[in-house]
Amino acid sequence: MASSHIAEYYAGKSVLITGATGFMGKVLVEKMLRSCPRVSALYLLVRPKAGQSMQERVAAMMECKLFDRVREDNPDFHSKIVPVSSELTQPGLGIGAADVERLTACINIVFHCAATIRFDEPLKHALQLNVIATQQLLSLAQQMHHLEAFIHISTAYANCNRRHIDEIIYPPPVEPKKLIDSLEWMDDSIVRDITPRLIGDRPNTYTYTKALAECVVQQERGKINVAIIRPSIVGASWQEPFPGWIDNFNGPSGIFIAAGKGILRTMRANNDAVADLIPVDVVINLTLAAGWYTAVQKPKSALVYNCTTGGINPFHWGEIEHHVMSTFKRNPLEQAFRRPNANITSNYLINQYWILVSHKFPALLYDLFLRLSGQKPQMMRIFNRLHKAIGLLEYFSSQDWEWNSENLNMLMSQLSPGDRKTFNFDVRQLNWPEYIENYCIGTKKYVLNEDMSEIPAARQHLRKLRNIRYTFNTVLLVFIWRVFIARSQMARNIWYFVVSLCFKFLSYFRASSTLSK
Ligand SMILES: CCCCCCCCCCCCCCCCCCCC(=O)SCCNC(=O)CCNC(=O)[C@H](O)C(C)(C)COP(=O)(O)OP(=O)(O)OC[C@H]1O[C@@H](n2cnc3c(N)ncnc32)[C@H](O)[C@@H]1OP(=O)(O)O
Ligand SMILES: NC(=O)C1=CN([C@@H]2O[C@H](COP(=O)(O)OP(=O)(O)OC[C@H]3O[C@@H](n4cnc5c(N)ncnc54)[C@H](OP(=O)(O)O)[C@@H]3O)[C@@H](O)[C@H]2O)C=CC1
Repeated sequence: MASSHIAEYYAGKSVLITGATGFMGKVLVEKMLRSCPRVSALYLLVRPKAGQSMQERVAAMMECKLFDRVREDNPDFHSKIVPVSSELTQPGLGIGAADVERLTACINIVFHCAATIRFDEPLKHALQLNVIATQQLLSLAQQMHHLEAFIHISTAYANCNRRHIDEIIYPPPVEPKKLIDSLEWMDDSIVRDITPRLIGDRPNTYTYTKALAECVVQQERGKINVAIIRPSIVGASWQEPFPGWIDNFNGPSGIFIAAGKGILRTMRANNDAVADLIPVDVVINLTLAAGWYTAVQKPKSALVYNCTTGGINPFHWGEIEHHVMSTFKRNPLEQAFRRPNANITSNYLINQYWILVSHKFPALLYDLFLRLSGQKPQMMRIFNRLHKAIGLLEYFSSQDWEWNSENLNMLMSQLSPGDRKTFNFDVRQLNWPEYIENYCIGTKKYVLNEDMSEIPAARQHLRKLRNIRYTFNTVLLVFIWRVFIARSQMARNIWYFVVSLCFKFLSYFRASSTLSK
């Protein structure tokens, strides 16, 4: 491995990570273990969940394919991981006194990734996790004797009510402390009623509370060296630990899968708007580099890094649609509902028309078929959920934003040639068609756990669906002919007129092509 200032910096350090069981947290843990092998220990704040203890959860996480490369390099990598029981919504983050003592004595760097990223989260809960937990973590950080840097993961859409977003912390929509105090005594139904007024021109409680969290970081940092990372729409990995790693349905991934399965046929999005996807490994490389820079250079103010692609290497939703469809036609998903054929449109009425014709009508027919064959209808329910999800995402796929990336460029210029390779966050080199292809294949392999060797069978299934469609269209045509054409003289005349016109055109083209030979 080329010499790395970043890896050298992390050597012997104790690192605290929140949200380590999440999508980005896992990639952060993996990258630290692989590229900073001399790190002393990774303390992961984890809660028990779904009947699993925190130890079981961490053990299961490290079994995941994502860790294959680390496992190869160092089979004993588990020894660096220290799970710490924590429920971030509890007072004191639910960390026991002995653990608090241990953490305050040894932690050198904090990476705060945990958050609720749901767009429909009730405001009280989003505030509790995204804002109050951040406040409490900072207060814990204040007690750490050897803390060198605190890195907070925000989102590029925290200020999505603005068109142009600089790398600064904007004034909050409301003073966070005032909101926390007010919501404390309100019951849930009142909070639900006033939420739209509070979030104002932001689309959801997620972006609203992430904006407040940035402000809390600014207000409560005291003397801590702080940096804020603002990724845009985080997608599958580009290069590391291998291309296409993804493990969830969030953001575009669920949309790609629904389109690949032939369920999603239409969605409102602007073909020409920039699709600001950012690969997860890029975000993590930048995060680690920012941790190093913040600890070593100790910038006076909290530096914000917009981690986006649109201003550097733009790609558009229309292009994404094309490459997603092309990939899934060549590498079909198993048991597709219909052949993949999705289109995006910015026109509300056209979208509604296609929802009716291509979503609701086939769902009704299929549910009818399920009922008649004694099974439980399910397609309409799936479409209702899909419509809810795309309704929440459309805000982001229908507009453009412009992010400044001066701090990101500055940081890149500070890296040694070795670090620029090992912790690469230069998205100018990103080849979008190749990335989208790997992303789609990643959803197939790692989200849906489908085997690539089953692709011939999946293709065969698509051919079967095509034949069903041809048969269905033919039957429909004959039916229409029988019902309407055969019963009305005028319809028959129109029909014969159209057919004879077609014949005339055909004979004209045949004659002109014979003459030209
Ligand atoms: C036309 C084809 C070509 C495509 C081109 C155009 C594509 C346009 C895509 C536009 C995407 C824009 C994305 C913008 C996002 C930017 C926002 C800023 C980025 C961030 O900072 S945070 C990350 C973004 N956060 C999210 O994406 C979370 C959004 N999700 C939610 O809020 C909730 O999941 C949702 C959608 C309200 C659904 O809630 P609910 O009904 O309660 O379902 P669950 O979450 O409990 O999930 C149940 C079950 O379903 C799976 N699931 C979740 N989402 C989807 C989905 N979209 N499609 C399919 N399946 C989905 C989930 O994993 C659960 O499965 P289980 O097996 O665990 O039960
Ligand atoms: N994904 C994206 O597109 C983007 C994400 N971001 C930001 O990146 C960060 C990570 O996002 P991502 O990895 O995608 O999110 P995930 O939803 O995958 O992970 C969230 C993490 O937070 C943890 N967490 C949630 N609630 C609690 C709780 N009450 N107590 C303890 N831990 C909790 C989860 O733990 P558990 O496993 O126990 O639920 C999980 O580890 C977030 O701050 C998000 O705002 C920013 C831009 C885009």
